[in-house]
Amino acid sequence: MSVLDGILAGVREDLEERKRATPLAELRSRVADAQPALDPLPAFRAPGVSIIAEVKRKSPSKGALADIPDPASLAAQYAAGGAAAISVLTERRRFGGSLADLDAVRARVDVPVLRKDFIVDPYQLWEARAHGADLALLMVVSLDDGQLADLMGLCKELGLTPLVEAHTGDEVRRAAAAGAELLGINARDLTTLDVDRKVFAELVTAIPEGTVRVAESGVTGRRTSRSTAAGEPTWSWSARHWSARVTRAPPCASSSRRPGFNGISAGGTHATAGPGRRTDSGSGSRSASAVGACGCREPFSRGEFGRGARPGQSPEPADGRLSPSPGCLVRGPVRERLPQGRRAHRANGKSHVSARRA
Ligand SMILES: O=C(O)c1ccccc1NCC(=O)[C@H](O)[C@H](O)COP(=O)(O)O
Repeated sequence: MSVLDGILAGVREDLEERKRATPLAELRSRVADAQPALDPLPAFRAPGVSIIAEVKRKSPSKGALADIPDPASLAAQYAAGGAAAISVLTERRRFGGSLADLDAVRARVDVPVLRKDFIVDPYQLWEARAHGADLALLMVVSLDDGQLADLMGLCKELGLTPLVEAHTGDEVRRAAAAGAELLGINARDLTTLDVDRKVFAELVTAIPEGTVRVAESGVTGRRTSRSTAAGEPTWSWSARHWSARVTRAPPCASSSRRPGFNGISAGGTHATAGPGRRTDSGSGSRSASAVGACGCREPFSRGEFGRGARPGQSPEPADGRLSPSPGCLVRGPVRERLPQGRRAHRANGKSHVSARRA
């Protein structure tokens, strides 16, 4: 039995239990009363790179990542840091997640929220919507074409945006044939858990024009985000859009396990849609002091870095002075550690670093 088979077996068992506890009719009535789902695509399609930041306690590949006693607060930090969407792992056995995490995050942030789980049954999409998700992950590897079409149809009916995940050329073709508008390439082989970041570069050209592309797994910060994107030979940043789901940050120097950034870097302007929901533009000029996503008590400025960064327009000087400090790599799509005496600011839509005024 592969790792994925094992995960799916547990997911199906848990699902049967939840179905017994909460009949579909109840979910349907909750969905009827729910706020309409947010559309994440406008923000993902904005120029530059967008970040999907992830709430993930543990994983089969890496074991324990972070306790995350307050997922809503972590999600709020991600959002303040410029994440275009928040991914919440809801799988219980291997990832330590729950629908309660989804509820908590939904209640706190106004950016779109992704239910990250192993979705094999329409019931899970009803659950996702009933608990406030705007997106749901559909993994091609665990669905046949009929199931994929049915689940995508239900997503449409519910207003959910499916993030359709592929790992091979054949899966990319199946995802595209199913009409995926948001297509993820997972660099992790789910049968072995090995991550090969070249997979994104190899497969991204098979994704049809106009599709929003998501690089998943093994993206640990701005540097890997850029190099992942740079591996794609025909990349056009102005016309195409890339998102990179990142996992946790490496442990911070001052602590062992920390919640990290699962990211996709932020494109210029964030726009969310939906009646009664806030539209958030995060101009980059507003500053918010907060605990970084890695848990370091380092203030960061909203959107100073990572927003609108694209090849050829990098806020990072060529000499790499802004490269993250080794022990504390990722603080979200936000300012990374600056050298002493330097400050970051934005002007004319670009990030700059200059000497700090005395
Ligand atoms: O993260 C895992 O170990 C994993 C194992 C089996 C199925 C899925 C898994 N991860 C979930 C994902 O969707 C991501 O790609 C992930 O959260 C990012 O992972 P990484 O950057 O490698 O930590």
